[in-house]
Amino acid sequence: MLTVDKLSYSVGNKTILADINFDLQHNSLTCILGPNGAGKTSLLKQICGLSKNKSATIKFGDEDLLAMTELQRAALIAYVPQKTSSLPDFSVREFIQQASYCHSAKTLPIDLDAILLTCELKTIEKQSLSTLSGGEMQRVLFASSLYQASPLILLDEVTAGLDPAHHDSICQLIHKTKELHKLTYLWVTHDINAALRYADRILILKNSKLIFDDTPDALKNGILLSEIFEKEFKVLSDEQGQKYLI
Ligand SMILES: Nc1ncnc2c1ncn2[C@@H]1O[C@H](COP(=O)(O)OP(=O)(O)OP(=O)(O)O)[C@@H](O)[C@H]1O
Repeated sequence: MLTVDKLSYSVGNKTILADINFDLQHNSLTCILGPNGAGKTSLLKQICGLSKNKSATIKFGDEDLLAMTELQRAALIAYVPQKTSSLPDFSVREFIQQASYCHSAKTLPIDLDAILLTCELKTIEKQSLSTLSGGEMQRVLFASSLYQASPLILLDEVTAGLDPAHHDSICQLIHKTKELHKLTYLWVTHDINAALRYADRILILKNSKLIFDDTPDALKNGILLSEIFEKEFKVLSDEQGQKYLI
């Protein structure tokens, strides 16, 4: 579905991404892990065209993503950023509603009330964005990405700062919506256990390079992760045999 070919990106003489190559299968959940400053956010921004790069080839199917207009790209890719700059002071409902701008009203496949309910935002739908807590804002941004109804969703640390219950509910929502709406997710996270549990595939960036591209199973003994993150991981199992790294 998405092909990233020979993607390199530098600012001045600083290399931020070096010769990145991978593709994403339709209806898959791929997590991107890696130390701080590895280039994860920069990679998502490159894919959704937020920072320009004439040398890379990024294709959606057979189409060149970087040659598309923003509106055309938005119909294909939704992006939930790690940081939001100041947003206009809409209510939660008004803000999410605007995510559908890239579709004509007739083709809108998802009901807004259903999304508000699923993302536990119904009770605060009239509240203005400026009054939301950090975790509520995260859920609003995630809900917007669902309402945008684009087949590929890029998530940048969408569960960071959520309490344990909302963290689990967003992880499960990602998993559930992937199945239900046949979505494809590319999810940058520092939550290694969520990646091991939910991802079909894991990419690891370190020092601007893609150094790992495989299934979560290859990481579950913690050995490779210990090397990559320069920290010792211990492996625990719960009663169902689900493995966790601490
Ligand atoms: N426009 C820019 N100018 C200069 N340096 C930049 C620019 N954009 C990103 N960088 C640098 O590129 C590196 C990668 O940044 P990026 O935000 O992609 O990292 P990351 O892997 O997402 O990190 P984190 O896990 O901390 O969020 C960092 O060292 C950052 O300072």
